[in-house]
Amino acid sequence: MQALSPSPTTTGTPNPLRTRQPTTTTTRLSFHPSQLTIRCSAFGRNGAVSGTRADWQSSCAILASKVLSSQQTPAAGDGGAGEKPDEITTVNGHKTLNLLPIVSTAAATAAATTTNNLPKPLSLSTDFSPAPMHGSTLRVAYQGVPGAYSEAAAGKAYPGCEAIPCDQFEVAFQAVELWIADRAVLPVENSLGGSIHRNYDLLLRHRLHIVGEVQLPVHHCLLALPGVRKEYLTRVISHPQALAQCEHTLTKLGLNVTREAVDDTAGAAEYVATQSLRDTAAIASARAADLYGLQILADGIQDDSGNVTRFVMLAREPIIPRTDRPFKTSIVFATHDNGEGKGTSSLFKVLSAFAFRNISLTKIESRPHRHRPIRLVDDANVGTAKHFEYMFYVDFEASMAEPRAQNALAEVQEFTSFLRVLGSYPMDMSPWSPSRSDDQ
Ligand SMILES: O=C(O)C(=O)C[C@]1(C(=O)O)C=C[C@@H](O)C=C1
Repeated sequence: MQALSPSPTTTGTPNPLRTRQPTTTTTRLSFHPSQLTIRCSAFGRNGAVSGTRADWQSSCAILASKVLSSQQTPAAGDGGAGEKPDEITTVNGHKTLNLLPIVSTAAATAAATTTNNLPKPLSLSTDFSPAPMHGSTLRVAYQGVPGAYSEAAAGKAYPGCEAIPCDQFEVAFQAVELWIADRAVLPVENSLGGSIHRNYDLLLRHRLHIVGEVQLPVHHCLLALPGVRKEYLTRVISHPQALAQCEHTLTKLGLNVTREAVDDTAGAAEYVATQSLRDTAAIASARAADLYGLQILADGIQDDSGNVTRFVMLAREPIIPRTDRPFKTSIVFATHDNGEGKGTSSLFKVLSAFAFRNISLTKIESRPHRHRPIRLVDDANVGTAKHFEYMFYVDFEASMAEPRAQNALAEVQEFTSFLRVLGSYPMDMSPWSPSRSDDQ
């Protein structure tokens, strides 16, 4: 599978959106319970843990007292005591995208006009110069262009928000860090395609907090220019996840096509429309068909009707964890590489800390340890073992306001050289509905 060059998402109309930097900033809640980064070396020599359980428990005690005393108002969609949208004092000054259904354009010729009116994605080269004050609408960064599933996820997480397209995941992180956006909504896993590894790596590299999750049924369509028939097609382009989610159905449709990966699904649709490609179809949402003037050649082409993508909502500040509704907590850690608790036995011990307290794990993911991907162990008799080193990401079903979660993490800390709480946030408990085309 080859990436298109130049990237279709950069071939739209010129004059990219210029965003501006904040003139002032608002002081936020200064307590950061969900960004507790613990390095054992901070507590003792050579990384040895000294009194770490006590230190952790006192941190947890502070956390618990903050939970009790907090009177914060939840921000829309965070379900917790987050910041209020109207406290934000920066703006990017571009047109509001209100996520209401868009009137269908009939022909591909209309696509260019339609495309011109849509917000352009932020990019790494965007000019982040100062911005004027904005109103109270929450600004939510997502990766892709209008019509992307991530845009729909932003609308589900924060109804009525201003969705801000970004051309890369990294830009969405930066948009929040630089106060251009108030939140980012990013995909982390799909029920068919698996994890979106890039975002796991970025979660570690950046200092944002997970403040919520949203699960979006993903209903894919095969889109082409009006008048194009399936037999004319020689290639199908889309986001790699979308291609993976439709792999078997594409084969079953009997299409003799190459598959090519692009940055996002709606960007693929936009590319087909703006380049007037009659031999290429895009896999994208029905909304993307409307936005870019394409026809739907096949509807619901995901390999499973229960195709769901899980997105996380990110903010500069954590929300205060609560116990009055189901919460999930996401952590990332590296296990000890020396001493007694090494390798798989230490991973087992970490996971046992949850099992003993009846805390369910909902997800575990491992990624290469960026700074130390390989550990060499020399044995004069048999040679050199080359162990891969990992960062483990775990989601568990408990709130950091619960003593059992605090105690579990106190124990986890004893078997880890690095531990960070990425966020403690309300679980998405919305009713289950398999993907339908009118969802997107
Ligand atoms: O390309 C899009 O429309 C996206 O929002 C990205 C993305 C992903 O990264 O997984 C999101 C949901 C779908 O699973 C397919 C693609």
